[in-house]
Amino acid sequence: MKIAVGADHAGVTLKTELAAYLAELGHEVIDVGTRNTDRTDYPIWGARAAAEVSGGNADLGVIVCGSGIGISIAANKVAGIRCVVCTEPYSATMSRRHNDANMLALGERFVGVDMAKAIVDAFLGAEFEGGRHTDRVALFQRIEDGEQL
Ligand SMILES: O=C[C@H](O)[C@H](O)[C@H](O)COP(=O)(O)O
Repeated sequence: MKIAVGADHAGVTLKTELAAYLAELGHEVIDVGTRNTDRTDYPIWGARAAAEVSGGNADLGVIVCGSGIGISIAANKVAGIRCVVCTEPYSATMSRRHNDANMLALGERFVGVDMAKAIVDAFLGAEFEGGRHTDRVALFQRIEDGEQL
């Protein structure tokens, strides 16, 4: 798979670890930055990684900031993005199975490298179940299109 990764200064160390891990697993990694720990603004990197997914250059995205929260909010502002913050693997699994999440956000200040890898494994290893969940996920698009549900 092609996986976009991005992070701010507070997530760049974990992002670098995960980029290497994803490459080891055989994925093509599209790293949108940042590349150092100089203080920067997480919406930039969330939006850039999300654009790769939204535009079809990447299949999925993994983004990191201090908490995972801010960068996920930014990613979710981009059309077609369903980004989830996870601190343990089961949420990551369910976000794929029921919500067809296409981006995972992690907090470097919240999870260690081994837990982050386990969360990534769960995210990549699960598939959207479709069925009754399909119409619900379609409602996300209608909200994006401005419809009042
Ligand atoms: O949700 C926001 C992220 O956790 C940021 O990584 C965090 O706010 C950055 O904080 P600071 O500028 O204090 O390093």
